[in-house]
Amino acid sequence: MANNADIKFNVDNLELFYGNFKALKGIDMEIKKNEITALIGPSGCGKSTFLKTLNRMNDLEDGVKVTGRIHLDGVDIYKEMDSITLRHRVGMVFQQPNPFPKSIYDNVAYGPRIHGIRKKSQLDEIVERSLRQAAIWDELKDRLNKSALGLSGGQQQRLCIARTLAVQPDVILMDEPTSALDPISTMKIEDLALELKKDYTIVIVTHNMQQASRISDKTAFFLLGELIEYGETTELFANPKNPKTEEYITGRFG
Ligand SMILES: Nc1ncnc2c1ncn2[C@@H]1O[C@H](COP(=O)(O)OP(=O)(O)OP(=O)(O)O)[C@@H](O)[C@H]1O
Repeated sequence: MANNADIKFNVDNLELFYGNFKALKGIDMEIKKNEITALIGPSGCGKSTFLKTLNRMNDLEDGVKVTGRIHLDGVDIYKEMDSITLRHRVGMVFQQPNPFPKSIYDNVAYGPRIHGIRKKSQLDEIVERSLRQAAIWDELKDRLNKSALGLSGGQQQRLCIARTLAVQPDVILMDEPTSALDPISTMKIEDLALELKKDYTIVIVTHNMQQASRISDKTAFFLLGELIEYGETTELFANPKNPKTEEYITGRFG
């Protein structure tokens, strides 16, 4: 089942507990390669919790228990893969851009250096490639040694995407990556996501339903820890099968 070549993640009866509280309930989901999958739903329904299970970020929290299975390219990420390998393959971009208080260059070179790359020419190449892929090379190429903290919020977010790309992951998880950004920066990140899906698999949490319909191939609607509906984005927005999905996407709650 989990070995289908088009499937990146196969999620099978996933449940997550924070102490006694069950935040995810029996989630089954296949996430396809080279697609953008959007996770939508009202505040507190478990979108971020689900996203974080895909690279085991929740493992870092006390009192978290996960049951069920998640396969990445057919390998069980909770049983058969160490978390360092997993997080190398599954990168994450957060809601608030979080560059390190270092130079632009050192932000992008950070991951590769941790993975043992020391040669200046090789690091230069990675920094340029990653910034180009994040569509920010032209803006930043003349100030690589300046602090990343001097960039605008939108530039910082694209820098954080470049930092994620520098270690050549397969998957990029994005947790509301544009909610702190202005409309123009938001559009740049959306265009970038559409470009990146040619080479990567993207899973994005968004509160913005226009954003989900503009960029995603598939949409998953969560409510109170359950996956209520999951399918082609165009279909889910045009013909929601579950009345709760319809209520949510037409703005009647959430
Ligand atoms: N570390 C934690 N400890 C205990 N409960 C938590 C923790 N993190 C999240 N929760 C709870 O789990 C549920 C799901 O939270 P989660 O952040 O995944 O929702 P969300 O859909 O991403 O919300 P939002 O859209 O507001 O970010 C909520 O009830 C939340 O209060």
